[in-house]
Amino acid sequence: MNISPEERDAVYKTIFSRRDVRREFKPNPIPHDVLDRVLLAAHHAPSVGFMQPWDFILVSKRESKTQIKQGFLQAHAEAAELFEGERKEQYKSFKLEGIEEAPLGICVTCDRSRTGSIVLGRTAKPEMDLFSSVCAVQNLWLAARAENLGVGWVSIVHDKVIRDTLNIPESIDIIAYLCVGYVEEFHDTPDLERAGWLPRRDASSAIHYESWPESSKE
Ligand SMILES: Cc1cc2c(cc1C)N(C[C@H](O)[C@H](O)[C@H](O)COP(=O)(O)O)c1[nH]c(=O)[nH]c(=O)c1N2
Repeated sequence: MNISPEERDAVYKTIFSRRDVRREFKPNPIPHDVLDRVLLAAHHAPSVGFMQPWDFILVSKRESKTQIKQGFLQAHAEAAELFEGERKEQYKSFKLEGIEEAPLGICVTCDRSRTGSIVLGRTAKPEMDLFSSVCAVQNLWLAARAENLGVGWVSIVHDKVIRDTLNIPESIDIIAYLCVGYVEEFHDTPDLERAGWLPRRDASSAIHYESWPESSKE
């Protein structure tokens, strides 16, 4: 099956216009068929040894969101102390989550023992299963964008808060907590870029030929 030029353009449009969304969530619920498509796309991510280690916990209860938001506030306050001076003030001014505003939270997990202890492709690099669940996150994020749904990844929460709130056993790794919903707008550039936190690197500075560049070895 070949991808037509129009289909190719739609994929690139989706990739380049995907954003991490923390504000401007609309309360409209996500229709079941839309959510099903997004989750099916996530489930079709690549995975080491085809182990498909992910699960998706859908969170719509207000009490759960409130608990996770409390966890964010605590971790956010701790994080602010790690920055200094102007950087600290800038960090504190950012909106870094939409936990309560987004109609849906999705917790993506990784069951590292899903298909037994020896997994094809994980033998030399044990973290490959975690990376597989991250591939599912990326599929979800892009499929959501194609459905005009915003997604915001919130990692400023200790695992224990999410584990306790969603009853996730210790044997399961927590990969991501995502805030999902329709949004007022998708900005052209990342929030952190617009705020002057960091610029986007030139793609050419990340691409090297044949070996690690001499100049940045240290
Ligand atoms: C693993 C991981 C974890 C987080 C993020 C991303 C990823 C990949 N990002 C979003 C991040 O800030 C954002 O992706 C970049 O700033 C680039 O912006 P766009 O995603 O292109 O809009 C993110 N954003 C935020 O507001 N709070 C958060 O806790 C996190 N955590």
